[in-house]
Amino acid sequence: MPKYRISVPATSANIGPGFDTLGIALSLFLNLDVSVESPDFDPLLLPTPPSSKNIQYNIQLSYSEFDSSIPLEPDTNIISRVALFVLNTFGIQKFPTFTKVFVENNIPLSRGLGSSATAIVSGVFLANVVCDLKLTEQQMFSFCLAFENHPDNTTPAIVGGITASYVLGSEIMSESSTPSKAIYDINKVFGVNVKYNSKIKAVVAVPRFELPTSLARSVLPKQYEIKDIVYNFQRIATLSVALGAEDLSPEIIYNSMKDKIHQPYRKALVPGLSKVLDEVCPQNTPGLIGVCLSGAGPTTLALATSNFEEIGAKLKSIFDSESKGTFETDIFILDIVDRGATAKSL
Ligand SMILES: Nc1ncnc2c1ncn2[C@@H]1O[C@H](COP(=O)(O)OP(=O)(O)O)[C@@H](O)[C@H]1O
Ligand SMILES: N[C@@H](CCOP(=O)(O)O)C(=O)O
Repeated sequence: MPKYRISVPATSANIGPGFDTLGIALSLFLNLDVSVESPDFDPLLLPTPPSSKNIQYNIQLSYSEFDSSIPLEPDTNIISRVALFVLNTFGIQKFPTFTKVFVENNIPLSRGLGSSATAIVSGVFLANVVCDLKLTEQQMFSFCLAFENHPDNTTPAIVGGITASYVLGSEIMSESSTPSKAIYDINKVFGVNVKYNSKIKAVVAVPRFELPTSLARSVLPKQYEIKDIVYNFQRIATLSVALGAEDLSPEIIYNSMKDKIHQPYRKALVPGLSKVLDEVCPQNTPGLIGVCLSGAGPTTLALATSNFEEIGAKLKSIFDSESKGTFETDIFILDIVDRGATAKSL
């Protein structure tokens, strides 16, 4: 019976100014254990009785931790929906008989660590391995875009490291676009790795409340003043080079992780974020090189080269006092992983 393990890293998108553009792969993983039974396998023998949809699509999903918000039916669960979409574009209507997927998710949902992107990427990898589609990296990027219309999480989740990506054909995309072969055919994503100094680690402060990305995008303006756009252009370009310097400049990185496109509008959604962005800097926090909102939040990302525990404690104490007891905050010290998603035969 063929068996595979698919592993996809969490990601932190934007890195401050690079809204919908820059992202980092981090050492927290979504894992899928996949097995494909022989064609004469009888799904009715499974310990959990399969639903009619399981039988229709030849797949059954289960999760290590029960999260009632995650649907398990193949046509609603994001992992299997993405995989079926990929298979359909190759004229394949269902999984090989009989596909079982066990999901172990270590990435907190709706916190700005790209959980939805990892789920989407894992779905693309699932289709690729079970039907041996031999997808190129570029096809994978673009399949993901049909489900999440910004590539800054999905590109680093696929290739690892720090990435910059752009979309060709984005003019037809909208927040409400439903995945379709037309969108996949027209929109293409291109991504490249940004060089980074291997001393850099991520200290993330993850508040224990969910902030759906759709909500955090809905508070953004439709139009911006040119001075704010130029402010971000200057920083994206500088940051993309500064992160790769052998001799890192905390001053340049800290200043080039500032942003005027999304963070100012999202501060109201994350108690404590304003104080962290205004007050935590390399001058008063040794080892820190920059700080920003992670993705759409509510997680905060600090980049640092030393004193990781101390930086985490400082972020936690600010969130603990600013939350006024309404939420706790967990600290994770994570590596930047230079390998993206993998699918291994077991
Ligand atoms: N492993 C998973 N399996 C199924 N669905 C998932 C998984 N991870 C995330 N999701 C879906 O993505 C949603 C979170 O997406 P989103 O609001 O964009 O937050 P995030 O910043 O974590 O990507 C979850 O509520 C869930 O519906
Ligand atoms: N560029 C997006 C990134 C969203 O990332 P997520 O991890 O919060 O889903 C945005 O800022 O909206």
